[in-house]
Amino acid sequence: MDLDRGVEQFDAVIIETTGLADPAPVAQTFFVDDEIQAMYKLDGIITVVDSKHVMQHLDEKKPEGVENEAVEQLAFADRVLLNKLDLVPDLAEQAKIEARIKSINTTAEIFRCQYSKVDPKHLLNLNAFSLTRVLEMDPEFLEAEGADHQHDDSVSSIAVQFPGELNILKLEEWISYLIGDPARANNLFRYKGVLAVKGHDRKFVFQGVHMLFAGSYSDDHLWGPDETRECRFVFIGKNIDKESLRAGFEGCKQDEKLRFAVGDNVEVQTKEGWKDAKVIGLWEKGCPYRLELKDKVLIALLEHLNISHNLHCSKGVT
Ligand SMILES: Nc1nc2c(ncn2[C@@H]2O[C@H](COP(=O)(O)OP(=O)(O)OP(=O)(O)O)[C@@H](O)[C@H]2O)c(=O)[nH]1
Repeated sequence: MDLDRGVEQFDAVIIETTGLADPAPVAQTFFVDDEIQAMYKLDGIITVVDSKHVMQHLDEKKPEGVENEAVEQLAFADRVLLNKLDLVPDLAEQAKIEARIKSINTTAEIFRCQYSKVDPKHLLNLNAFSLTRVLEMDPEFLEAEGADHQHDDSVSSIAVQFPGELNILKLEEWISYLIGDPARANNLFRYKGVLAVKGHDRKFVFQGVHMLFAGSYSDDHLWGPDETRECRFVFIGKNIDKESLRAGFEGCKQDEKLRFAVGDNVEVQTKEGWKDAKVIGLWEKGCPYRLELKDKVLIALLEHLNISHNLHCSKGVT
């Protein structure tokens, strides 16, 4: 893709896709194409809605295996321009359209307009794909859960929040399961989360498009001493099993006590087999145990250890 061909200086590139485009491959190009990544960052996806005809398009039944592109374009959006409102003067009808859009995508901000007249500051420099921006996820979208979700759209979103912390190892396992199967990942359009990780001061932020996932501890956002530690995520996708997503996310919570305490003697599975070790620290940098091997080699942090399978009680230790 040679977006800047023949142009010497520019601030940004705005790509207008055709009305029938699936936005996912366009967005994914910015994650996977090295050349594109070196020069560009994806700022945001804006979907312009023709208020007069949108309901009809959203209701269109497609043949088996064919996506409803109007639904997908809304599902991927960071901003929605609810345009041509002069053609839908009835306020109740406008509210119905807006509720329908929210039922597909709880996070995208909606701007009501005519002739797409919206202050460009709401459309540019969104940084919607930056992890820092994900951190600023508007808590209001969580309240949208109570909004009208009655319509039987196969594309919808779910936002979940719980107070407390999660175990990053459990989260990694769960996310790998979710995006590991291409068929399942294909139905996950976009997802974002901000998390309090047990044993870590920094906020953990993640986001993804289908199978492409990025997550890291924020360099400049720490949980404040008086801030309530909490975890939130939003998923937008097709035929998403909301209850299993909720249960999967909540299953990453870390509230139960660890099996072993500092000072306990344990056996740890290493490449060379089971070795005697001693627990010398708990919950450092998100990892449950710091162990000292009996031969004095320190296993720094058990980042990649499955704590339920790779750690045993030593003989004689309860
Ligand atoms: N009444 C009304 N007409 C509008 C509004 N916005 C755009 N239009 C008209 O709708 C028609 C299509 O507008 P475009 O902006 O070209 O829409 P588009 O979907 O990008 O069309 P393509 O050229 O196919 O890409 C034009 O005649 C516009 O003047 C609006 O808010 N109200």
